[in-house]
Amino acid sequence: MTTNTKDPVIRLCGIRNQFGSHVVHDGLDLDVYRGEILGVVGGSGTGKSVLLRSIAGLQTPTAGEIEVLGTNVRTATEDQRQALERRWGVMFQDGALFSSLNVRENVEVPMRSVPGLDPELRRQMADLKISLSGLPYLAGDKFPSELSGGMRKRAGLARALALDPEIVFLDEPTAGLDPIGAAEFDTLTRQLSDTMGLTVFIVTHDLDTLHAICDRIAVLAEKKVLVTGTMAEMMQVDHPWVHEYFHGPRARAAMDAIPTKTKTNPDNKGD
Ligand SMILES: Nc1ncnc2c1ncn2[C@@H]1O[C@H](COP(=O)(O)OP(=O)(O)OP(=O)(O)O)[C@@H](O)[C@H]1O
Repeated sequence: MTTNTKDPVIRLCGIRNQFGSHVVHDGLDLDVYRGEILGVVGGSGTGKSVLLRSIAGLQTPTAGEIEVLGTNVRTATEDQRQALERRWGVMFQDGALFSSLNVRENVEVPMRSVPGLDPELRRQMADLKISLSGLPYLAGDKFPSELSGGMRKRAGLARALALDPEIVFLDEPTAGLDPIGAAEFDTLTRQLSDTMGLTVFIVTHDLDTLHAICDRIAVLAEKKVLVTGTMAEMMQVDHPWVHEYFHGPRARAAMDAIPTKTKTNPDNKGD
């Protein structure tokens, strides 16, 4: 691994997450590098969402250190945390939009934390993010209940991009989408990463997404990140769950459908 050429934007060290007597993570370590798309996979209940929530500051681990963009999340002051939170965006599975606000107003919500931002400029910036996310211009006036599931996800993405983040967290972005919609969302994610230099942390079960756009994959098992690497490296891992996941019938179908990643710059990526 050529660590000297990589810039870790997220560093997890010795993370423990525990609910009552239920230990979800224990001694979990992971680095995420600037500009990469990292796919996080693991069996149901292995703590993928808990991990995402821990990094994004939505829950506090029982133990361990989390450093994001050079700031230790545990020891950061409130001001430092707020500044940090403006540098990442989160897209939840169902978009997690406010139902009483239209799409544009939803996208404007994170922008309201920026002091002195002119309301007209805020509106224009929201429209730009809506368009970047592949929604038609008029979608800004629609309410979440008027949108399809795929459009809600794009609206959630637009909101995650509201503050021009350096990192976006996507929780199951293609779940519930038809195969064409899922492939379109994958392509959009890749394009955003390539053009904006975004680091993307994706929790997913979608093998097509892993094949199509992920530079690296992290497998959660046995309460930690069991292994990280490229798809090619995953194929070589000798662990029962990992082998079954990457060699099972669904994996073979995904491999046949998408022989190569749709990325534009394969240099300096992967372990
Ligand atoms: N707030 C909470 N209180 C108690 N237990 C929790 C809480 N949040 C998560 N858990 C438990 O932590 C474990 C991991 O949950 P998590 O949602 O992260 O799994 P996951 O890997 O994302 O699963 P899936 O693939 O099914 O979405 C589960 O057993 C869950 O019940």
